[in-house]
Amino acid sequence: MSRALAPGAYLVLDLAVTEAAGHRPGDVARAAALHGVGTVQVRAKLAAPGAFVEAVVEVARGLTGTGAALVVDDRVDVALAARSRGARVDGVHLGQHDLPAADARALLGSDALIGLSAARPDDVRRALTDPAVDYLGVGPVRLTSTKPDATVAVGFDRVRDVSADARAAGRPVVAIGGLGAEDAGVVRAAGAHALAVVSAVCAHPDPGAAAAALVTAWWQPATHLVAVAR
Ligand SMILES: Cc1ncc(COP(=O)(O)OP(=O)(O)O)c(N)n1
Ligand SMILES: Cc1ncsc1CCOP(=O)(O)O
Ligand SMILES: [Mg+2]
Repeated sequence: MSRALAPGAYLVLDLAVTEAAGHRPGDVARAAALHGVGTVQVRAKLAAPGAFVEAVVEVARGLTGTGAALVVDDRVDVALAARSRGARVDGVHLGQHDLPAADARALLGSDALIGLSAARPDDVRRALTDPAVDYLGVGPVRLTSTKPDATVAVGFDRVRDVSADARAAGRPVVAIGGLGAEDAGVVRAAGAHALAVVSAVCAHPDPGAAAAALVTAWWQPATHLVAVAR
C-alpha cells in the first residue's frame, strides 16, 4: 500500500529555478521539509539524466530525518537509479505523456507514491479509475512561466470540480500553477488536498521562510473566506 499523500504544502523543486536563484537543491528541500512541507518533487526539464539522478540523491540526503516524501517528476528510470545509489525515493509524478502509471507501479513497487497530472475531463476519468494512481495533479490553475508548454489555465473552478470527483473516488488532488501562500485558503476550500508551488519557494531569497508562509497559510482557519469559486 502506498504512503498517504501529506496534506498541505507540496514543493516541486525545479532544478533550473532553484539554481538560478543561487540555492542548492538539498538545502531548499531540507528547509522546506523542516518548515512543514510534506512532499518534495524533483523536477529537471533540462538536466542530463546523470545530473538529474545526482540532484535526486542530494535532495534525498537533505530530506533525511524530516519525514517528507520524495518523488521524481516524469522519470521512473531516474527514481530507480537514485534508489540504486542508496537514496530513499518514494515515487514519481507522471505526466500524460510519461510511462503509464501501472508500469511505474510495477517498477517502483506497491508502496510507491504515484501521482498523475490530469485536468481535462477524459484524463481525470481515466486517472480516477486507474488503481495505480495515488493522487492527481491539477493545473496550471494560472498560467505560469514555469510551465511554458501549458497554454490554458484550468482555474479554481476546475480544481473544485476535479476535487469533488476525486474525493468520491478516494483520491487526493494537488492544485498547481501560479500559486502562492495567498491562494492557500481558496485552494483548500475548493477541496484540494495540497497546494504545489515551484517559484514561490525555489525562486524566493529565503526558501525556508517562503515554505513556512505556505504551510501557515494552508493551516490557517478559513473563517475570513467569503466565497469560494462559484
Ligand atoms: C503535483 C504536480 N502536478 C502537476 C505537475 C505537472 O506535471 P506534468 O504534466 O508532467 O508537467 P511537468 O511538470 O513535467 O512539466 C507536476 N509536476 N506536479
Ligand atoms: C509543473 C507545473 N505543472 C503545472 S503548472 C507547473 C509549474 C508551477 O510553477 P509555479 O509554482 O512557479 O507557477
Ligand atoms: Mg512531469
